[in-house]
Amino acid sequence: MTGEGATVDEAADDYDIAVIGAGPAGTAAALRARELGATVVVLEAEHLGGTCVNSGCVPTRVLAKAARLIRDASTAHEHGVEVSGVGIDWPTLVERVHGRVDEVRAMKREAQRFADAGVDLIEEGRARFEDAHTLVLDSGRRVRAASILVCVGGHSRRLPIPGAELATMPEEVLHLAALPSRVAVIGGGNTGAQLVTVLNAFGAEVTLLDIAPRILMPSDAAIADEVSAAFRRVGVTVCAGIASIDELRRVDGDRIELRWTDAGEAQAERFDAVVMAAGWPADVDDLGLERAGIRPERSAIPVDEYFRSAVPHIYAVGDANGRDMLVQAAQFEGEAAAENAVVGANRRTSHLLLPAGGFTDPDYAGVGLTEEQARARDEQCVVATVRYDQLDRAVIDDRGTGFLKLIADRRRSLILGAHAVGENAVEVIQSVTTAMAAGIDVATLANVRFAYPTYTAIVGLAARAVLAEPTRASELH
Ligand SMILES: Cc1cc2nc3c(=O)[nH]c(=O)nc-3n(C[C@H](O)[C@H](O)[C@H](O)COP(=O)(O)OP(=O)(O)OC[C@H]3O[C@@H](n4cnc5c(N)ncnc54)[C@H](O)[C@@H]3O)c2cc1C
Ligand SMILES: NC(=O)c1ccc[n+]([C@@H]2O[C@H](COP(=O)([O-])OP(=O)(O)OC[C@H]3O[C@@H](n4cnc5c(N)ncnc54)[C@H](O)[C@@H]3O)[C@@H](O)[C@H]2O)c1
Repeated sequence: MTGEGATVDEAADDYDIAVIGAGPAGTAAALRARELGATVVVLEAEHLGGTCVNSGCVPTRVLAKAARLIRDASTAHEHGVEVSGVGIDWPTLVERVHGRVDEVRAMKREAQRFADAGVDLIEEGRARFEDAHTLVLDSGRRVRAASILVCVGGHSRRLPIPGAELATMPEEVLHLAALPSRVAVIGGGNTGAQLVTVLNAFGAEVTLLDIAPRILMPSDAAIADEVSAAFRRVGVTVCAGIASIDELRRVDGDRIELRWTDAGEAQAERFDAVVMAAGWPADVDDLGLERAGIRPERSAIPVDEYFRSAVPHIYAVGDANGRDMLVQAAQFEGEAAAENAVVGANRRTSHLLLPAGGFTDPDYAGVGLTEEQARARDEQCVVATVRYDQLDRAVIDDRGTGFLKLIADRRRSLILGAHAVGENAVEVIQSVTTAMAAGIDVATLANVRFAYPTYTAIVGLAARAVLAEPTRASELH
């Protein structure tokens, strides 16, 4: 089967490597494969740069910046700075988001980098498998390759419930004609949590609903607790552990009634908008995977540790394999899969050292094992937490909410994980990641000099706190 309206041409372009998708995964994979001497083609259906630049990280980060400006402008008088008329000019902000996206796209210059490297780029619609070595584009053009790297990313999930079409998907928030006064956000993952901060800062009354027992489930439990508490302090209603979202109905002309079940009780409330951030399945439904002999599982392509699918010359990288759906994972996986495909390497990537975080207020971030995971491996791992209100810089800036938790093995030789909530938490966690990557022990980290007064200095405080934890008898043997 080919795309709608396609005319099938039996001739095909032949390559060593075909990469489907030019997001972070596909771009990194294609450039690395070419660097290793392969002939490479990239097939992109929409925008170069993928989700991250066009509808994910970059637009979200612009909104997060505006949310911070609102917060800072609203509290400026506490610093003796007079600011009046603080508010959001929504059309101007939307225009700014598009402008920043364009700037980042122009800076990334994927098309030019592909051309300079000698990677062919074909933008003739979606690619679909015809067989395990052949792809057909919407245009009808065929591409054959010895190895195929599937880097198709994912899309936001519309829940299969009545009225779901009334929901605003995260990438559609920018299409709202005006900011909603009352909004429900379904899903407290990274996307939903960030949108809660943004919409709250922009003046909306926000209700956050999640079927998971807590928001930000993959993060350390302390992060979820701290961010939930921060949300509640600014008036957000946080309802985690609900039984189900049941229905959306149009009422009062342009409002939406959202129905859900919580603790056996039916609930219904009216909102101006309902944002659905309830998951991110890979874009695998329309790929013709069955013709290549691949069966998706849980809306993603299952792969082994070398990113090989069940068909060894077909790899799945980035959001397409449903593992760590982050830019920093996609890029490393792309490079590793390219090396494995081109030179038969057996490269893996360490997912333990994958820092990640979100731009809520306050920020949160983590790397490595959560406390729960570390304790499951060794109950006697050493855990210490330093609160932001013990950090000079945070007190100076009046940003005393939050903490850094450091987890080390029982001998304090290895840092197993770090988790933070607070101003600049993502950058703080990045410093710990560098230390973990260098394999330094806690005593060495405690001796690192941190510039004063910085947020990163909390890393030194936490390292010293880990060293100060009482030694258990079992550690002495
Ligand atoms: C709102 C939001 C905010 C985010 N913020 C962050 C963040 O701050 N930090 C972070 O690390 N991650 C963030 N992410 C996640 C990040 O965007 C993804 O993990 C990353 O983009 C995955 O890269 P990828 O290359 O696998 O897929 P994508 O970036 O989705 O790229 C896939 C590409 O494949 C193309 N494609 C799909 N199907 C076909 C086909 N059949 N034929 C041809 N082309 C096709 C698509 O058009 C797309 O260009 C965010 C995600 C969202 C939704
Ligand atoms: N800052 C970042 O790094 C960043 C930002 C956004 C997204 N991302 C990545 O993109 C991917 C997608 O993130 P996401 O937040 O869109 O999806 P997600 O799958 O991570 O989170 C979805 C949330 O929706 C909840 N949910 C699912 N079904 C529900 C239902 N029926 N009713 C109520 N709640 C329901 C889940 O429990 C979960 O908390 C993730 O891997 C994420 O890490 C990263």
